[in-house]
Amino acid sequence: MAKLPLIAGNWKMNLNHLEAIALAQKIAFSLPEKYFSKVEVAVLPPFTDIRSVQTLVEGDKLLFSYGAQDISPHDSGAYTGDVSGSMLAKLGCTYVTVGHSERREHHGEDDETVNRKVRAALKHGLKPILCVGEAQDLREAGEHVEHCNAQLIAGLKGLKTEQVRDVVVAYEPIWAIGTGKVATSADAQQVCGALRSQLAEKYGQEIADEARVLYGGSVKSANISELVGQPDIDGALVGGASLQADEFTKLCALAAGGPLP
Ligand SMILES: O=C(CO)COP(=O)(O)O
Repeated sequence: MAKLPLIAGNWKMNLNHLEAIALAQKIAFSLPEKYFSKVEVAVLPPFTDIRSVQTLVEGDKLLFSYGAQDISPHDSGAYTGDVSGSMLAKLGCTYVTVGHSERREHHGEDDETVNRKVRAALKHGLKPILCVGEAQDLREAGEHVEHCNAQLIAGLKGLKTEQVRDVVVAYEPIWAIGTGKVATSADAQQVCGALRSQLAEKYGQEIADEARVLYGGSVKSANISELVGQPDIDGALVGGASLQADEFTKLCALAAGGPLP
């Protein structure tokens, strides 16, 4: 497929703004410009770091993009602790993760909330990275594909076909997140392929072909090549490995088809 793979580093709740600047600088220093014609790289720092990353990226004309890890479903007002889509857009964010399993689990986000956040992102010109994924018991019961498809459809509910173009889908099996237990490339391909078919069924083949479907869960430089070699895996959402500059740049270079920097 002609579209560029996307490697997005989800920093989760790690790094203060000074550490964020240091990591972003290291990534920029280690990954020469030539790679950016073959891979899109994004970092997703905590809210408190975004302004610092923006200053660095804009000031030094760095070629990676950045975004946030969450967004309020509301536009403005009395929602203590929330951060709105317009605030993120003003900071130059391109992406925002929505429906990550850690938010579903620790903050009780259900499919309806996730859908409202997807819509809030699109309304403000941000590209939502809509995360879906099953827990171990659902996989063992053989219900993983059905579960992920249902989360996808619920997350996209009410969107116009044109809006779906700006959505990135990320398959993140919960049992593979932070566990070192990566899905086999065949397992990841099975679900990513099913998600793409679901998009084709609902929104048409063109949208489905254009959409980026990522895999996330214990992605490292050792497994990225095989994962992005699958027909329906267009990149990765990377947690732990995105916090180590050397490992992350190696991973990005491999997703670009090499050579290593
Ligand atoms: O949750 C993830 C990315 O959003 C995956 O995390 P790990 O890469 O640490 O398993």
